[in-house]
Amino acid sequence: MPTKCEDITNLFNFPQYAGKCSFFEHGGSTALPQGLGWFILVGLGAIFALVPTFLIWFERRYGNTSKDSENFSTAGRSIKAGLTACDIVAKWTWAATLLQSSNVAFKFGISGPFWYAAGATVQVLLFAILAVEIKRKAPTIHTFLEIIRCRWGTTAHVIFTVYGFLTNIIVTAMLILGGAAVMEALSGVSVYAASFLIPAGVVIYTAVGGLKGTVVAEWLNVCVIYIAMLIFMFQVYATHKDLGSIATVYMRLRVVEIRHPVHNNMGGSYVTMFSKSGIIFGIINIIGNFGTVFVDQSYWQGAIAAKPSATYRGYLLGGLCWFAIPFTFATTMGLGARALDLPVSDMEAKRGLVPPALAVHLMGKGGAFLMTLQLFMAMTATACAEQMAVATIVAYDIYKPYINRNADGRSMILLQRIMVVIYAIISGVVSVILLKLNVSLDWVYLFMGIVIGSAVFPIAASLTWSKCSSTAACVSAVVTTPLAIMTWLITAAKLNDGKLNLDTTGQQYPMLAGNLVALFFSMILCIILSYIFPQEFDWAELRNIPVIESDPNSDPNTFDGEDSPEALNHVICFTWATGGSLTVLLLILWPILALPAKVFSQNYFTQWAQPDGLRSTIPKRYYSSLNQSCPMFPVHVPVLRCGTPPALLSTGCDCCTARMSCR
Ligand SMILES: NC(N)=O
Repeated sequence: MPTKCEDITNLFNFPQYAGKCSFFEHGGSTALPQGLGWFILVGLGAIFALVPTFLIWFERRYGNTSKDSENFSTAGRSIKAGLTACDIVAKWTWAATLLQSSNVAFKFGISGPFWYAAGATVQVLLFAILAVEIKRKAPTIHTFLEIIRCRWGTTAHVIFTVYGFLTNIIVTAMLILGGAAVMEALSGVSVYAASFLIPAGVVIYTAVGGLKGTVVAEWLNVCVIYIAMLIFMFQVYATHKDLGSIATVYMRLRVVEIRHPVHNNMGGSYVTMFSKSGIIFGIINIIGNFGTVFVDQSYWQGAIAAKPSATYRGYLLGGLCWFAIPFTFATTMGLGARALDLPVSDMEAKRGLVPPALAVHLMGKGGAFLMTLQLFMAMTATACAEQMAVATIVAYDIYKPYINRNADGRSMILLQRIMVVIYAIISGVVSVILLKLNVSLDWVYLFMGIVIGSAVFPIAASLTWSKCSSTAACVSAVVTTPLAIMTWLITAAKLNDGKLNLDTTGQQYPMLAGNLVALFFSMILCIILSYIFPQEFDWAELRNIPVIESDPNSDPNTFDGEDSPEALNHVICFTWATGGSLTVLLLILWPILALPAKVFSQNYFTQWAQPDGLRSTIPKRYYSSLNQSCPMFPVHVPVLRCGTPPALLSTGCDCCTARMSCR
């Protein structure tokens, strides 16, 4: 194993990577000219801001849309299922969805994308239950905190408002941390400038259009995200000369595992679900994402904006559509980068630079541009939803109840617009602070559940469990957060001889311990305290939460037909059953059924990595040329004869295909 950078060679003899310890060398030339980086941030930001702004203007001018404050904060509670699903996909696709998922694929192999995708899909599927409950029990709300205030009073309201803001700031900071790092690596644009320009791009249409503005913009963002993902996927698995087929990716991964085995994976392999680190990441991921869905106003806002009958359809469909993004993208970019033995350093991977590295290798400047554009779309879609969420909380949970009880619709809209701008600035400042502290995307992603995980159960119970009391909700959240932080720090100190820094606190075991305590201790405490200090809440009280302006076209109390309360009473059982079954399928059945495959054969890997679209598109001749068997690899492995790993030579495979030439 080489110890000095100069001694490093690329396993597949790509000369450009000889002697390199990192892909994006500091001070080296960037894939894109800096001017293009600025154009993406400012120019594209402006173009993508103008399109939704125009559409909103058009709808107001020629449609029959009300301009009142209810419409601004709730999009008239009239969004249909397709757009609701699109809204979910857009705001749940963070920079981390592309970058962190690829990081765990690069580190842990195929289990990384699976645990990332499954571990962050189930929350959306289960949130469908709360989405229906909102319409059944509290159809007039604007924020989830209004339910808390109505049920549990001011103290609880203040406590959970703090958790709400913490969630918004953590999610926004992660967006900007990942996005700014990629912008800098690919174009040389300053991370600090990017930190302010990324949230600035969406301020215009969020402030002009309110919630409807964000929803209109999101379909555009989602289109670009999927198209870019498909282009990368076809490059890696179908067309590129260095990879270009599932079999080649598989073979190369099997070769790479000899030089870079995955610690704690079966056989050190990248193609197995027997991955201890993968499962630990999965548990942390599940807990953290319960926090960022259930405690984030923007997901409640999506449900509030939906027509009653669109809630469960939109969330179930949105969750399933979203699953495809991290699963496919990371299985493509993370494994692709590994399969080429790209010299991405550990720190670069933690900052989210695995996909940009592969994009540059595959398509040069074009790949860098496509990656930047895709990421920009992911960031802006979530940034506008977070800005709107914060603005709505400030207006409906601080200004109206505590500062001006008689606030009218005009002043509420004005305040929300001002808050959109202020929050864009605050999020830039927070990101700059985190960048100065050298905090990586990976660290924040694993850490998020420790801070907000304790609020998940009480918030979910606020709409599903009538006996959960204010004392239980407040005490369980407030006691558990410091306990989770202590557990995390003590575990890090114990495992590292008392040394506490970003490296030691970012390790898996301390993060796992803190996350587990945050979610489960708070849940157990909340249940016990609710039996000791019970409350019997009458759900009918939630129907008294007032609207500010009453619009006869979208009065939340007068929905009928499939949107009526009676129809929703039937739907709730279906939603529990579907959300629950899909959760069991994704988190238990699927991974268990993959275990007998141990280290995947090439055929198994092909089924795993190969969506139907790709299967039908890859020319048959690739299969026929690659599916001849060989003792260890059921395909021809040119690198065995011409290349390096001596261990593989003993397998007796000495065949070269024309597709993989020795350099
Ligand atoms: N939205 C997530 N967790 O990527």
